[in-house]
Amino acid sequence: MRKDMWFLIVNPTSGSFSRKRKWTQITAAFEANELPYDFTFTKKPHHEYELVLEALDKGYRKFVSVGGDGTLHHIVNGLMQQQQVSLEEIKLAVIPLGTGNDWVKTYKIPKNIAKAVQIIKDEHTVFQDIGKLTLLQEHKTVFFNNVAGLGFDGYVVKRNERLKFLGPMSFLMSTVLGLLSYKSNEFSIKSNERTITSKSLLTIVGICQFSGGGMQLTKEVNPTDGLFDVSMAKNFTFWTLIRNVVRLFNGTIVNHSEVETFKTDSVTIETSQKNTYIQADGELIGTGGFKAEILPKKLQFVVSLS
Ligand SMILES: Nc1ncnc2c1ncn2[C@@H]1O[C@H](COP(=O)(O)OP(=O)(O)OP(=O)(O)O)[C@@H](O)[C@H]1O
Repeated sequence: MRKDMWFLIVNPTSGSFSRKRKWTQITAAFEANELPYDFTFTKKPHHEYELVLEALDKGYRKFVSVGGDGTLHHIVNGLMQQQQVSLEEIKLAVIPLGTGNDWVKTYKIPKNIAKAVQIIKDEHTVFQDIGKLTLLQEHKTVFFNNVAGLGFDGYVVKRNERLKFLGPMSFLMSTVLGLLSYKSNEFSIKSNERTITSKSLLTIVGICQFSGGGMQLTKEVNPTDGLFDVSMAKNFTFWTLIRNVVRLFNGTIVNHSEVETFKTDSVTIETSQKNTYIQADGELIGTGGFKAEILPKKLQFVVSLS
């Protein structure tokens, strides 16, 4: 029965996928654990989305994202945009083979393939919140499962396209180098809890804890509390950032006097520059501003028990 089989959507271009060796390890781990599976390889960017729809149509309900945060993001979007199958019937697991692999860090899903497959076998799940972004300029809807942001955040994702060959450290390189050329602009942030108008470097809206290759830029994330953790960085200069690099990774940056944080279930963010980049889960999704709304406990992910 296809509904009991794991359907692997594999991105052979994601960061740490060296085709033959990793694929052999994955199939060996599924077979050793007697887990029934089927699979398909993506053939082009964003192909995950179509593959999800086809697989649902064929009767698959249990998915494994084999790749990085981008692969997972597009699978989530395929699942969220469709209406033919109730989300309660669907499970989504991850074997992290990307560059940053930020979403898995919140749930301590290891890069070790045998251990990641063991988590799939244990099949412990949580219904996690999902973010719904409505892009104000392009009038399109995009879902996200980790962190979305605009301003310098999106600019770093754009710059990082050329530096990904450096691996996880590429995000830090892109951040530091990007600050030399990036110009902050005026942001307007509106939610029930707060209205802020200020010159800002970036604003991020988080469901989970990590982004940018292990940075912790949100305050007290809880992926199932029905709330976003919003962080707005105001006037960060190149030298302030250099002095605070460690704090980006240990999470204490949110206590910096130039960072404002709050929780909300809905927020609209606009900027004075129409070409401000927007990123969701490390994927560039458009420019301008967005409205973000939380969809509480929407999608069932297979996660580690620890
Ligand atoms: N066959 C393919 N050829 C080219 N691009 C692909 C293919 N399959 C998927 N993609 C795209 O590759 C992009 C990057 O994938 P992914 O994010 O998984 O890897 P990564 O960037 O190395 O990892 P991370 O986001 O964790 O840093 C996604 O936008 C995805 O849609």
